[in-house]
Parts: sequence; structure tokens; C-alpha cells
Amino acid sequence: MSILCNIETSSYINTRMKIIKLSAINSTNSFLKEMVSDSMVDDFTVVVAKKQTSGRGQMDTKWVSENGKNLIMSVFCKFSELFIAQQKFLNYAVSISVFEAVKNYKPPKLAIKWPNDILSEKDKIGGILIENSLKKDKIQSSVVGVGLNVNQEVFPVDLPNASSIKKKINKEVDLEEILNLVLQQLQLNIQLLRDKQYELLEEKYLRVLYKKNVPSMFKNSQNVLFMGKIVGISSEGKLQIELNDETIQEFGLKEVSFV
Ligand SMILES: O=C(O)CCCC[C@@H]1SC[C@@H]2NC(=O)N[C@@H]21
Repeated sequence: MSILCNIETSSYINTRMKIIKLSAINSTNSFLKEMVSDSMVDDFTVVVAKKQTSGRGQMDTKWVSENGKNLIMSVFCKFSELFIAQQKFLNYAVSISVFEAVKNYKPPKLAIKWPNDILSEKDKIGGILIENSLKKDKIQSSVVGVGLNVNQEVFPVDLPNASSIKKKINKEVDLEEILNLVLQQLQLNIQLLRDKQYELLEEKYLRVLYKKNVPSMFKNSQNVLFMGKIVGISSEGKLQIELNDETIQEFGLKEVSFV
């Protein structure tokens, strides 16, 4: 694999976790997926990069991050009993982990915006891209990608709501420290998932969900504005919004946005 020449270090941070540090890569998710297809990967292998040349976000967007300033990482997780229908709990476990790690730095109004954006105030400081390998009705394994804006201070003008922890707390954050916090949290919450602690994961997620129970303006896929409040997540992982007439409607990822 030609990409292996970028490896800076490869070590174990504890008995369970192998960590590969790269100076540059196309995408840590793509790199790990390639390793998985070559069967080179143990459970909880972590890939961290200083820079991505083709970082990927949700819904075919790009994830751009200034070289060496932020956390760019992917983790490989194996599952034996996780059904595709339980995907939302994996999403909860990962979002909660990033949230809890960032919480240590006390950025203002930290929240998870459904499904898995990390916000401080109204600004996005982190995103998550989970790519699954499926067999029949189960998730066999996942590559969990996390992009967290840590010390970047300047963002492209076309991303007015992008920010970083440093911008929010006016202090530089140690990248190695926050990496370890995210990994500790991931080990904890992925274990909860493997232990089928679904109610606990849902409770943790809903407690910090952005605008939960707060009357808000939304836009549907036909660009129609409407008022409502988020009341929960359906069993299929859709956003449940209570409308003014007290009916509850469910929305998939492409079907609704905040205004
Ligand atoms: O759109 C989003 O909010 C998700 C962004 C996820 C970005 C991370 S950075 C590390 C990993 N590698 C990628 O190419 N994407 C994810």
C-alpha cells in the first residue's frame, strides 16, 4: 500500500488500542477501510492524521481542516450483535463520546445537533462520519471518523458557522490530550453499545441534544418553513418534531434542516 509511507508512528496506547499516526493521507476513513479490505486491522485500531487531502463529510460533502491544527481520526470497531436497525445507537455512542471529550474544555453551550454534529453555541466544531460494513441484517464493523476543529482560528467564508474549541475558549488545546479523551470515551460508550445499554445511550444523547423541547423554526425538503420542537428520535433514527397542532412528524436526514 503506497499510503503506508506516510506513517509517522505506530504504537499501542493500551493493550486494546493500536494507533497509527500519519502526517498526511487522503482520508483517515478511506485509509482504514482500505486496511480493513486487506484484513490488516484489529478491533479498535485508530488512525490519526495531521492533514487530509480528500477529507469526507456526511452527504458527500468535503471535510477541510487546516494542517496540524485539528483532530482528524478514524477508529475501526467490530460488532457481533449489532443490527442495522440499531444504527442509531452507534451514532449515539460516538456523538456522546466526542461531546464528553470536548466538555472538558468547557466551550459555551456545547450540544449535539442531530444526528451527530458537535456544536458550541450555534457553531459547528465537530462532525462524525460512520461507514459500516454490513452482512445480512447486521453491522459487522464500522469505520468511525471524527473531525474536530480544535486549534484552527480561520475558516473559509463559505462556512460562516464553522468554529473551533480554541475560538470558543480563547485557549490552545493539546491535540494529544483531546485525542486521548476521545479514545477513552469511545472505549466506554462502544462498550455500553456492546453491552446493549441502549436506554442509557439514548438518555445520554437526548440530554444534550440541540434544541430538544425548544420551539424552533425548521425547513422541510420542499423549502417550506414550519415551527415545531424536537421531542425525540424514532426507532429508525428519524428526528421527531412536534408541530403546533401537537402532531408528531418524523424526518430523515435530507428531509429537514434548522433555519
Ligand atoms: O460532515 C460531517 O460533519 C462529518 C465530518 C467527518 C470528518 C472526519 S475527519 C476524519 C474522518 N475522515 C474523513 O474523511 N472524514 C472523517
